[in-house]
Amino acid sequence: MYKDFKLGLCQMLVTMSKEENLAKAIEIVGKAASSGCNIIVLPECFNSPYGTNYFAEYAEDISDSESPTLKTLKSLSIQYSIYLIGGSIPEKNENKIFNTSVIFNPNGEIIGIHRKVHLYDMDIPGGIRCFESDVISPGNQATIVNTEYCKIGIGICYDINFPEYSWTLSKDDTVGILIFPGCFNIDSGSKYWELLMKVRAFDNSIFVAGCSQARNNDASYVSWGHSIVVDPLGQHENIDEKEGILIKDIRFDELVRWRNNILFRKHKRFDVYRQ
Ligand SMILES: NC(=O)CCC(=O)C(=O)O
Repeated sequence: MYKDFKLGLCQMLVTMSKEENLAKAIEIVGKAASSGCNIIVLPECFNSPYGTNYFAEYAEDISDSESPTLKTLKSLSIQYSIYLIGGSIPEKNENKIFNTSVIFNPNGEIIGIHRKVHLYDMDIPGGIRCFESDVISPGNQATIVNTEYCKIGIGICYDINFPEYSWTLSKDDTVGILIFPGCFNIDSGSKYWELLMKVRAFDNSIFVAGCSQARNNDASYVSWGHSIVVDPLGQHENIDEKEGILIKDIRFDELVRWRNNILFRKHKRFDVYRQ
């Protein structure tokens, strides 16, 4: 049901230049692949600065065979024979914009498209103010992709805040890991990025990975960084805020042992819980 693999989380620095961002993605994915990673992840909004005033300008139509970002992702997945979780990009679709992750298999075929379900609308006095829903439309589906290693549940950033979403992905026993391309800001990130990743892993007895943008202090929205992988027991490894790659061997024997002994998943009482 599961096959071990090497995961690479590419915490790349995103700038105002789409060309530079695509060149950086090529460089960093190449490095992760050279280190033997089988599944490689980019961060949320890896081709565009994160912010509602940028999404329309940087958006691409993912059904357009000339889309520069999709062409780049496709050729990387073929060149290195990897599964590539293409972070997310602003996606233009008719008159709407979505925050969308496109996932490729080693043959360069698209195996999943996830549109961020929960939009980040936040107004904290003296803190962050961001209303994704001013520009972005929400996706309406939980996304699971099939790989030769395991099934993977996909969410984008703020999707991690909702336990029901992670459970929806995890309740299929063949899903071995949840992967969240992200871009928490320094305020929310310092408070609960690690906590959310750990609790989702522990609650669902599953691996969880969060791949962040590197911190860019020149950006209007400053990313927390600290890309992270958590095992089903809640033990984690992460990197700091700078550009870099978190490489982690995902070994499923521990997940299987934990699920056989600790039966949270089987003890749920949906007859008691209320919607
Ligand atoms: N890009 C996002 O979805 C930000 C999520 C975030 O910072 C949070 O607090 O959640």
